[in-house]
Amino acid sequence: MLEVQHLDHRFGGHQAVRDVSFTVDAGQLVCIVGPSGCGKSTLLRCVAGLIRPSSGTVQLHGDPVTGVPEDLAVVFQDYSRSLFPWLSVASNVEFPLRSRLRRRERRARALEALEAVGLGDAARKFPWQLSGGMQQRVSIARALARRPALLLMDEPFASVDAQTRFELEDLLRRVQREQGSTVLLVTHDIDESVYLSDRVLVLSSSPASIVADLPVDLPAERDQITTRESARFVALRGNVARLLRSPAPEAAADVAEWELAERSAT
Ligand SMILES: Nc1ncnc2c1ncn2[C@@H]1O[C@H](COP(=O)(O)OP(=O)(O)OP(=O)(O)O)[C@@H](O)[C@H]1O
Repeated sequence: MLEVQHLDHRFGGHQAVRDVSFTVDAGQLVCIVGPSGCGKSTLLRCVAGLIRPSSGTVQLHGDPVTGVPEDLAVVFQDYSRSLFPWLSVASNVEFPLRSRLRRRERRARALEALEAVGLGDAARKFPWQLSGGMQQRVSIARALARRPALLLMDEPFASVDAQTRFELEDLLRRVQREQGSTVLLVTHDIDESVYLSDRVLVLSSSPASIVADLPVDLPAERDQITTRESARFVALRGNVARLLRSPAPEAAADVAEWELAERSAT
């Protein structure tokens, strides 16, 4: 569904992204994890068509991305600046659909998306009447209501407390599986990247380049306590942490060796 090839981005003389290539298949949830300031958001913005890469290509369904594609939605970290305070929750969710659907259909789509994120009762409220976690759920509902082919998320749970973060992670996994959505999510949280995803793309420090592309072979049914306690989760988390600490090209080879050693030990 998504193919990124040899993507480079420079801000003036500063190189933010260097020669990044990867693909995402339909129905996958892929996390991009990298050190603070390495260029994660820049990479995501290039994929979203929000900024034009200095070189390289981004293709969605085989078509080059040159502006924000119609069937792509983005959820940002800062929910407080993403929602219109003067519009009701339902109207916020409907807003991106206003040029595409009639009023009745828009409202039905918005209510369905709000139900999916557990906010069916909050449709008539205003964003400022909701908690931070609820506001971020509204942002997710707004993205889902568009039924995007690809959902991009930039640190979507970084501004909420730990308990709410766990709830939102489970909500995302449930909705993603129910709707068969394709998701590319940026995070700096190693545990979150492993817990959420089918694959983790590990980035180097600035300029961002791909250090490893790790499959996450955890069972599809995940639980915040038992999954995080499992030996496989702990091993995967350790591998990602090692890659982030020593982002030399040989680190990926090291991980292949660690994986082999772990498997032969079990
Ligand atoms: N519009 C811009 N103009 C100039 N430099 C920029 C711009 N946006 C980002 N940068 C620089 O590019 C580099 C990568 O920034 P980016 O925001 O992509 O990193 P990040 O990994 O998402 O950071 P964080 O983990 O802090 O969210 C940084 O050095 C940043 O200062």
